[in-house]
Amino acid sequence: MAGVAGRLARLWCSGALSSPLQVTRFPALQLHLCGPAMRASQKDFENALNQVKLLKKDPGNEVKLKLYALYKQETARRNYVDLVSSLSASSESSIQVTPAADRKQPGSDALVVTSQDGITTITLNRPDKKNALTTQMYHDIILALEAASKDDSAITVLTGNGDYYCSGNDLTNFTDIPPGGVEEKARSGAVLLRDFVDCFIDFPKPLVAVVNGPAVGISVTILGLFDIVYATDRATFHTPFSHLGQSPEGCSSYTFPKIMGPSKATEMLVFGKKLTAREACTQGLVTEVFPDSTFQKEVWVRLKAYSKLPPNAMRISKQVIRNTEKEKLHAINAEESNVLRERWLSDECMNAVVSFLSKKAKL
Ligand SMILES: CCCCC/C=C/CC(=O)SCCNC(=O)CCNC(=O)[C@H](O)C(C)(C)COP(=O)(O)OP(=O)(O)OC[C@H]1O[C@@H](n2cnc3c(N)ncnc32)[C@H](O)[C@@H]1OP(=O)(O)O
Repeated sequence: MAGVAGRLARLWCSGALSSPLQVTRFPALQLHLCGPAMRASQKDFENALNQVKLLKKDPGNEVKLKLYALYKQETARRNYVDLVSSLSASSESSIQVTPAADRKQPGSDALVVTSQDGITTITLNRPDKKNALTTQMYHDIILALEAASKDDSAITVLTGNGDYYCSGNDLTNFTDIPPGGVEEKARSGAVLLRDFVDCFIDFPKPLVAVVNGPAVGISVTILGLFDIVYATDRATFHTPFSHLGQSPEGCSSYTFPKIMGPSKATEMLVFGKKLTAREACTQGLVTEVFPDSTFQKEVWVRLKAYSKLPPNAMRISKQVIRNTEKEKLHAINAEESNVLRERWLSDECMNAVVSFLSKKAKL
């Protein structure tokens, strides 16, 4: 048996995975085991491992995504147990370990919103994951933009913490498959994508991207909906949609050809050409590029000066510039989201995601 399932099987045999599994639509692995009382014995588990090794038929991408999700859960559980063990070892320790169930939902620290000097700043804060966007983060960004549209600030900024601006959609989002299966996952993903992009289309105040490092995927495409894009000279702009079996979103199918011409837009959106910050500036996607050594200082001095301008005048001027396109942008967003929903169900996309995840898990 080849592929991810085979590599998982080898991993189980090596003892790196030791959890009972609940794998639906994979009859050879049907161990319905939810709580400790229902856990499979070690023997049952070893039998399942042997069955996996004997499978001749590839279980398919949906099952592989589930296997990856279970593998991640198990890894997280093991890390938790290891951490608790190391804490228990030093019984003098004053560290309090909060049970996982009582902690904030994952993703809640992944977005930091601050307001100062007339500027509301929304910072993507998952530097160890290159600020990849989790499902929770899409929801949180929508809420943050709604709040920023009504607060006292004159300008709103989106930026990233760490060496990356954002690595786009978190590809592990694909492993969180609801009971309705991958079709339901694709449907709800398309609704969330549409809502997310709509917020950028409708945002009423000057919206500035402070691109502190490389940008990938959706974090690049929505730049066409920002009013200003400042970038460090270390930034790159990459939309590898074809490589991922996906298609453009964030209204980029319309804004990119408009900004840079259809041929340059095709190089980026169809062939996945990665642009340097200077190239992106020449093509009109980026407003201005700054040396990395002075990027933060120069940009924030500039933005603080702009934020002192009369806020109502800025808001109204933005609306005059942008409002004529709004209806069109909403229609384009709806269409792109529908097309992407279909793409997410394609073998091309599933294979690309499974390939990324198996490399990541070193399977
Ligand atoms: C509501 C749904 C809307 C969906 C909208 C659709 C959007 C489409 C897109 O956004 S497509 C773009 C998707 N993104 C990518 O394909 C990027 C994938 N990541 C990479 O290629 C690389 O990680 C990198 C080039 C961004 C950085 O490479 P580098 O070698 O410098 O660093 P690592 O690979 O070691 O990354 C560090 C850890 O971060 C994890 N990670 C990075 N990006 C993502 C991501 N997009 N999804 C999931 N995880 C990501 C990476 O796996 C490392 O994790 P680890 O430490 O646990 O191994």
